[in-house]
Amino acid sequence: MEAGGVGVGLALQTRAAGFGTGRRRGGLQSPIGSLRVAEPAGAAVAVRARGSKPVAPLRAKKSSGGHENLHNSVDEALLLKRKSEEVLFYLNGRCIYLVGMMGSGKSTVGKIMSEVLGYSFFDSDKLVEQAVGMPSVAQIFKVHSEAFFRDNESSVLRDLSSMRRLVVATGGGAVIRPVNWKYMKKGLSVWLDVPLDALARRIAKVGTASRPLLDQPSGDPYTMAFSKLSMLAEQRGDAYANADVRVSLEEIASKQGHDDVSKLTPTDIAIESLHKIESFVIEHAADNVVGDSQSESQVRRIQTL
Ligand SMILES: Nc1ncnc2c1ncn2[C@@H]1O[C@H](COP(=O)(O)OP(=O)(O)O)[C@@H](O)[C@H]1O
Ligand SMILES: O=C(O)C1=C[C@@H](OP(=O)(O)O)[C@@H](O)[C@H](O)C1
Ligand SMILES: [Mg+2]
Repeated sequence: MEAGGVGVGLALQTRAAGFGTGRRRGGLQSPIGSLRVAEPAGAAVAVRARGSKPVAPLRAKKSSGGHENLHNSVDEALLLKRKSEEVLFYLNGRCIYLVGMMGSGKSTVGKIMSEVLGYSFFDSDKLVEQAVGMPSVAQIFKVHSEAFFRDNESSVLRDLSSMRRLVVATGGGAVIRPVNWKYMKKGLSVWLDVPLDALARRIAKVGTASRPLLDQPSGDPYTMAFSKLSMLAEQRGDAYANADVRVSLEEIASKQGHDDVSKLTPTDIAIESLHKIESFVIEHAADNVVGDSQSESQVRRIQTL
């Protein structure tokens, strides 16, 4: 347990239960209480677990007509599927951790990646809520404190770090504790790097009620979100850059000829993430042989930053 943590108590029956290795219909039963995890979709991107929320729909790049949109969506789905098959080979069961600022799309993109890879999906915020027995992160901050939330977040990440074949959407602040990197370095970490103005637009659209660090009683939602996010980004400095892979939405947009990252779909971002993961794993293939000692040396490097 982390110092001051309450002990999340995720039952680590993973290996004994064969968790994360089988493909049962109707979704895998998580070892964590009654949490249902997304069913691996295998061939179809649009397929989703029973009872789960749909992932963001596949949208066409440049909408010009019904048939073209459909073709673009199919192309995107096929590209995503093909890329995921290639990446699976190299991943060899390693987990993927998505990091990034609030609103960067970790939960949205993470679900798509997990479905197409046939991995299970976990959102660390949801696991903390479940462990603490409260319905929202906002309430945990209010009734307890941010420190209490952070202790539980670390406990959740520690427990997940012994599992395989997971995509984990972390909370935006998980990167600030070096110990969390020790856990995340057991798998591959992906930083979704999204410009602050795009983050603020997304947050202003959905509201700040679920994100206590951005919640403001008054003021223009976009301006307030932008100013808070800028402050947090400054405080967090280079913490996100510890990730193995950086997925820059500005770079994807520029490659696709868009002048604005808001044109990028979650699927575009999932495809680019898989592409970057593949390049990283191929480039570090020799390191993987050393496995844990490699992770430890990376963590030591982070701790000395
Ligand atoms: N590529 C995207 N384009 C537009 N909106 C997006 C995109 N990705 C995510 N969103 C929206 O932004 C909001 C934040 O996304 P979410 O996945 O919850 O981010 P995070 O988990 O990083 O905080 C959600 O309302 C989501 O629907
Ligand atoms: O950046 C942060 O410190 C936080 C991000 C949130 O998760 P998302 O990044 O999924 O919004 C959640 O963990 C909490 O509100 C704190
Ligand atoms: Mg999230």
